Amino acid sequence: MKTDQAPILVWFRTDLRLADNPALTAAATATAQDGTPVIPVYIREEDGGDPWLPGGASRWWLHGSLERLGKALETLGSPLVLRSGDPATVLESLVEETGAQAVLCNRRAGPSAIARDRRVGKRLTARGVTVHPHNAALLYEPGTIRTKSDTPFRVFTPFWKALLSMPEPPRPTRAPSGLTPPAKPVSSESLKDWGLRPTAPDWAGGLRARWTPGEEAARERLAEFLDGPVAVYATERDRPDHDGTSTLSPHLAFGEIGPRQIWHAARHAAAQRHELASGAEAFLRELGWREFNHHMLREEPDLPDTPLDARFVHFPWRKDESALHAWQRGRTGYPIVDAGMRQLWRTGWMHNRVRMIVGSFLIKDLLIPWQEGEAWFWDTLVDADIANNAGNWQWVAGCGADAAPFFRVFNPILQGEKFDPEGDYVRRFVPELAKLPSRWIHKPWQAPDGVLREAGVRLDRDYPRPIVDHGAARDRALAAFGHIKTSGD
Ligand SMILES: Cc1cc2nc3c(=O)[nH]c(=O)nc-3n(C[C@H](O)[C@H](O)[C@H](O)COP(=O)(O)OP(=O)(O)OC[C@H]3O[C@@H](n4cnc5c(N)ncnc54)[C@H](O)[C@@H]3O)c2cc1C
Repeated sequence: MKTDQAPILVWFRTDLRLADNPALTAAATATAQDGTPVIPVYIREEDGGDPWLPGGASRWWLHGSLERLGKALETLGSPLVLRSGDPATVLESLVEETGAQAVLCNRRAGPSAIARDRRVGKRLTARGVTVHPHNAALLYEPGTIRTKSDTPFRVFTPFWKALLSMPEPPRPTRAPSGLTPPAKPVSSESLKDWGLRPTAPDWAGGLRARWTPGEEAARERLAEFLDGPVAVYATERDRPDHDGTSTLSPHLAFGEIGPRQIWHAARHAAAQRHELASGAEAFLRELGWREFNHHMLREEPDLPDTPLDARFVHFPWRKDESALHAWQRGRTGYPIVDAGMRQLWRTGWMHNRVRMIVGSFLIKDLLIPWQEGEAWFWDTLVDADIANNAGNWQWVAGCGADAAPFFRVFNPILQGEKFDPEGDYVRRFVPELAKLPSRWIHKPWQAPDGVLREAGVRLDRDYPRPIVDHGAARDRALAAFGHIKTSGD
């Protein structure tokens, strides 16, 4: 095998897997054909003014994901090279050091990532190096699903119908069986030195207890979910007390599994066992929302910062640090909101129904800008995803594409009673209310004194009273909305 050939750099980003990784597959094909060496690289981007660098929980996940990817690549024969800095500069110096002829990568979502890719492309092409980005993160490339009048979809259902009428997404490719390493080893930084995991204080105990990052864990979780739980997904997905969803979102956010793998595996499972079919379709429809948000972000690069509905630019938001803090810490006095925010803080994840409830509470009951919620989620979610986070926050606020109308204000008591009827979810994350009977668990301040005493709940001392009265807050939100409606029209 010749190893004096110019190597290919495979630049990993949010595609931390070996299977169904088009950039890696292309490089592995070259290895298999003529022994071209392959150098896998991950670049830690330090700053560069990008407001959407990974938050705390994502950094924790990234460490585990890179650790596992590193081991897997080592087994294939070509170790992962870790470097820090501006990607264009780092890749230029790697080209210089190794004589690489090409850089292969998979596209990343987000306006700063796209701008960065353009810069990298320009600088490397000027040196005669080929740069080839692929699609690993989506079922279809953004821009390929459009309305009949060739405009982007703004409403989900027709987008989903159009997606379903496309040719099936390509079948996922297998992980390569081996890679040729470069003739001379390439120096790498040490993952341990990157400080991605917290030490003092070490706040990640709950994350460690809950999650196993990496491609293998993602594959196992998908298999487990499709082996049974998916059957009741359509009816259970809104129940935070039942853990009825796939919890694949962090694996998807880091690209440890790709949507095409999920798509084909779910369709295959449904074809084998008909009782899974309706659950599998409902599950894929949610993956369709992910696709919708990502396609929209490509068309609307300001989505993470600016409301799509321009009237909301002048919305009379409130600045209230103490209410924001109570929301972040799960001390609002509304048990379903507090359970969700504490689930997020403890495990880096929150059930989708509860994300909608806490989002509505922040935006409508507290009148705090959705961007504050988006930023907090960005820092604390292990599945933080720029398109899904921005798209969903705008959706909850009523200013995004196909959004819930602003005047639909979730009542946190009724939502709790409907989706956590026995209060089991609240009991899990708000232990100071654990002994309250279900009848009062979503409204402890209305419980008779004797009930509270028996349950050992001292309001104000163990658990706060509501920081706002929902009825009054709802009226205030509608008045604020009425104001922009009239002033913006
Ligand atoms: C305010 C708010 C912020 C959110 N921020 C994020 C985020 O940063 N990252 C993120 O991945 N999701 C986000 N979501 C969407 C959703 O809550 C999560 O994707 C879902 O809870 C993940 O759990 P799961 O993997 O068990 O989902 P499942 O129900 O098993 O769904 C499978 C997959 O479909 C996708 N999906 C499911 N629901 C949605 C949705 N509403 N929008 C887009 N894609 C969806 C996800 O990739 C998910 O992993 C947010 C939702 C809200 C209301």
